Amino acid sequence: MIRSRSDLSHARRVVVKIGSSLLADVDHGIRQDVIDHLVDELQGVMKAGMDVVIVTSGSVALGRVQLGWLNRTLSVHEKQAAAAIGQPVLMSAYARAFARHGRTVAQMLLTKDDLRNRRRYLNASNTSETLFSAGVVPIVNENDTVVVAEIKFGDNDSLGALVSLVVDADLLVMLTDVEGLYDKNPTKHADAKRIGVVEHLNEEHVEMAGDAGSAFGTGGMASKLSAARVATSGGVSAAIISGKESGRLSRLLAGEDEGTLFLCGVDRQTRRKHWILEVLSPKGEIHVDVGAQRAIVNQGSSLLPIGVKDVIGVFDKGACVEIVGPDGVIARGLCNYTAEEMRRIMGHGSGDVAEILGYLDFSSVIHRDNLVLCKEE
Ligand SMILES: Nc1ncnc2c1ncn2[C@@H]1O[C@H](COP(=O)(O)OP(=O)(O)O)[C@@H](O)[C@H]1O
Ligand SMILES: N[C@@H](CCC(=O)OP(=O)(O)O)C(=O)O
Repeated sequence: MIRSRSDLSHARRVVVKIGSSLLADVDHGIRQDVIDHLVDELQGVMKAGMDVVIVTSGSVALGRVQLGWLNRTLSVHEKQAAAAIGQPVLMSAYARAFARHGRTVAQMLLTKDDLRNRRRYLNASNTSETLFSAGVVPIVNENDTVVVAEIKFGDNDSLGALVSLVVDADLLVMLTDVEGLYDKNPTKHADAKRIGVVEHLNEEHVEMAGDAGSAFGTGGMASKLSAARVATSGGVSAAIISGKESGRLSRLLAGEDEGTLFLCGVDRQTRRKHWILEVLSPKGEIHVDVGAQRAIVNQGSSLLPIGVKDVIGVFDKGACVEIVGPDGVIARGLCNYTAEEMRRIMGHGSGDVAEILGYLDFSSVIHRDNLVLCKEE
């Protein structure tokens, strides 16, 4: 958990959100130079062992430049059309930049609705894990052609915050055209002062934040603060730094006084366990044998299908269930399979699951990170 700037060097997974104001130029469109420099820096970060996800804006801005739709307000459908035109331009710029380092990129277009749906959330999470293991960089943007509100309000900051929870990141970094949060809008007030570290994000900070100051920015500082709130309350620290010059991300990750860092009060695991135990209501029961009970209670293991004896109730993938051992309820957890799938795979070895179901989503039934012992807290 990140408690101060010096902890940033221990981050193992970081989501980097890049705003339109950095990526698009009214005269020339995509700023390949900016992307190249950023990618060079990210390559160094990945070489040091960190996983990186990019959340990129810019599709609408690039589409506007391409079509010459610059000096007028666009309708929502025109923005969606612009996004459809700009998105492949963005992706090819990232692909080109990473190819110089021999790295492959992957496009993930998401909507916030996708991430509110537990099954889709898990799918997005598994896809990104698979990409990390293959050394590929996931590049996320909002699926603008199917959403309305987000494209209107320019909400990739909050998409970045949700993505940081989906991929279980330690840190969300929002790169923009200012050096962090200032006590007032720095593009309008020359005497504005940067805030270095925010321990508790509160109304006072929100009052400091104004609108976007650039031609292409949409959310302004206010949307970054609300994203920082989502991330930090989910156990992920957040930072706002300038993406105008390269080297700043590396400085931030080295613990130097760069941008604004928002600390989170509690680590993700504790928050998650509290949520599973106290907030979710169980939708069913999974009865396990004595060996599975011992593995879960004494050895800190995940629950595997081989130890499951019975399944009670009807529940969907990702539902909260009670784990019942020979002596009664021992734990709660989020089940990776539906009740119906569970009945088919219970008692079988993990190696048989793919053959029984025709696919293998997870080798465990409940992963240890999603499992809380009833007497743990
Ligand atoms: N208190 C503040 N501190 C820093 N920037 C602020 C503040 N209030 C408003 N802003 C404006 O927010 C802008 C960044 O938001 P935005 O243009 O939407 O960026 P992006 O495209 O990177 O998401 C800055 O350029 C600045 O004009
Ligand atoms: N999905 C939109 C994001 C718009 C947006 O949030 O912009 P920004 O305020 O620059 O991060 C796009 O790619 O244009």
